[in-house]
Amino acid sequence: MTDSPKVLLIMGSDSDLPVMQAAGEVLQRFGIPYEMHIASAHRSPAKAMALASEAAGRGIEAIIAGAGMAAHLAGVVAAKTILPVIGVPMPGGALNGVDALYSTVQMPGGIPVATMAIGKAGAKNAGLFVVQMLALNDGRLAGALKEYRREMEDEVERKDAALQAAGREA
Ligand SMILES: Nc1c(C(=O)O)ncn1[C@@H]1O[C@H](COP(=O)(O)O)[C@@H](O)[C@H]1O
Repeated sequence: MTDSPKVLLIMGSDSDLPVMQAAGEVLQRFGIPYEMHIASAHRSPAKAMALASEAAGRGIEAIIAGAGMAAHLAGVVAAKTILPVIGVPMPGGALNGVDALYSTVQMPGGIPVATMAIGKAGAKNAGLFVVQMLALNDGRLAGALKEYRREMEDEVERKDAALQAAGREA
C-alpha cells in the first residue's frame, strides 16, 4: 500500500505469515494502509523494540503482533509503546498454540495486550478489532463495518435457506 501505514503487523517468524495474512486481508478490505514486518523478541530483540518504540511517531495507530510457542513478542512490543497492541497466538508447536495463547494473554497488570483467539480466526478478528477502533473517529469505516455485518447475516440466512431446501427434498 502507498498511503502512510496506520497499522503495524509484526510476526515472530515468516512461518506465521499464512496466519497473519488474515489480518492483512481484513485491513485491505476496509482500505486501511498497513505495514508488515518479521521481528522477534527472542531472535531480533533490537528490531522488535525499535519497531514498537518508533511506531507512534510514524503515525501508526495500532499494532497487531502474532507469535507462536513462547510468544513474548506482543508483550515486549506493548512494553515499548502506548499504542494499543493486539496479540494473536499462532497455532503449531507441540502444544498447538495453547502455549502461545497463555504467554500472550497472561500479561502482568500495567501492560495490556488485547489477545485474540489462536490462529486465523484470531488474526481476522485482530484486523476487525482495529477497524472497530479506527471507526470510532471515522464515519466511513463505521458504515463499512455495518455493511460487513449485514453481509455476514445474509450469508448465514442463505446457508439456512439452502439447508431447509435440501431437507424438503430429502
Ligand atoms: N514466539 C516467538 C518470538 C517472540 O516471542 O519474540 N519470536 C519467534 N517466535 C515464534 O517461534 C515460532 C517458531 O518459529 P520458526 O517457525 O521460525 O521456527 C513462530 O511461531 C514464531 O512466532
